Amino acid sequence: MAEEKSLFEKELENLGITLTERQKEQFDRYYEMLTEWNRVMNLTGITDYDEVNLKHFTDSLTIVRIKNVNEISTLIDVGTGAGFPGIPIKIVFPHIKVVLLDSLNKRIRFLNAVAEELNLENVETLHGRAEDFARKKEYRERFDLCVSRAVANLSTLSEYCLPFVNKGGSFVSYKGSISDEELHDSKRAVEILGGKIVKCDKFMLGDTDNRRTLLEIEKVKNTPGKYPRKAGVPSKEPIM
Ligand SMILES: C[S@@+](CC[C@H](N)C(=O)[O-])C[C@H]1O[C@@H](n2cnc3c(N)ncnc32)[C@H](O)[C@@H]1O
Repeated sequence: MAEEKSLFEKELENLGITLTERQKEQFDRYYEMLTEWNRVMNLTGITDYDEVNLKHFTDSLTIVRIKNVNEISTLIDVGTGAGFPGIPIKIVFPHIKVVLLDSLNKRIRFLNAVAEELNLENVETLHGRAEDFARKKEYRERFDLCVSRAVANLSTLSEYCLPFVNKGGSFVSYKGSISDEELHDSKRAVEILGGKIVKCDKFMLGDTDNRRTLLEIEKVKNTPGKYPRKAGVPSKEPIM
């Protein structure tokens, strides 16, 4: 008799994703490691199994609603924390070369352990600030896709993220709800940095009243060399 599908598998099915046995094991092991490491460092406030599956794993994968991820070769996750959304995307789309960037070294140590334990190949972790890495030749305008969840307001985030993206690529910001004011305040920054807002997908996650928004900004021009400004400036003085 066929085994009954878990809640997680059903949610992913709604996104058109069917997990292999190996991927199911990888997600379960990732959950266990989050639980173990969370006892000694602050990785996530969400700890319940079904909640992690929905609010971290499924949420990370909602990008398939707006992007054909099969066409992506290189991805950077800016302010990845415990690996969201970068690691779930890597598990389901192993062909992508994924760079995980965070300014907190203990989170980078956790991510290195996860990549090793889950046998994830072509994962690079970077410890430091987006403003510094985006100025380095080997990372600047080198990615098909930049993703970021819960890191900063859209103006600041655009300055962190757009410099990493190839012309023709995209930056996707994962948010709860986004106010008209935040959208309005980011317009000038997005344009100056070479971007254009092309999609704003608002939806509810699962059967909850958990409002989510995916905002896609396409890179239509190269980012001027003076951006990003020095570390700390984009958050203190966002481009308005
Ligand atoms: C609220 S957490 C979100 C983590 C993860 N993206 C998630 O959704 O669970 C924000 C993360 O962004 C990192 N961060 C904030 N500013 C950054 C910057 N300028 N460069 C790199 N990482 C940054 C923090 O260290 C933190 O881990």
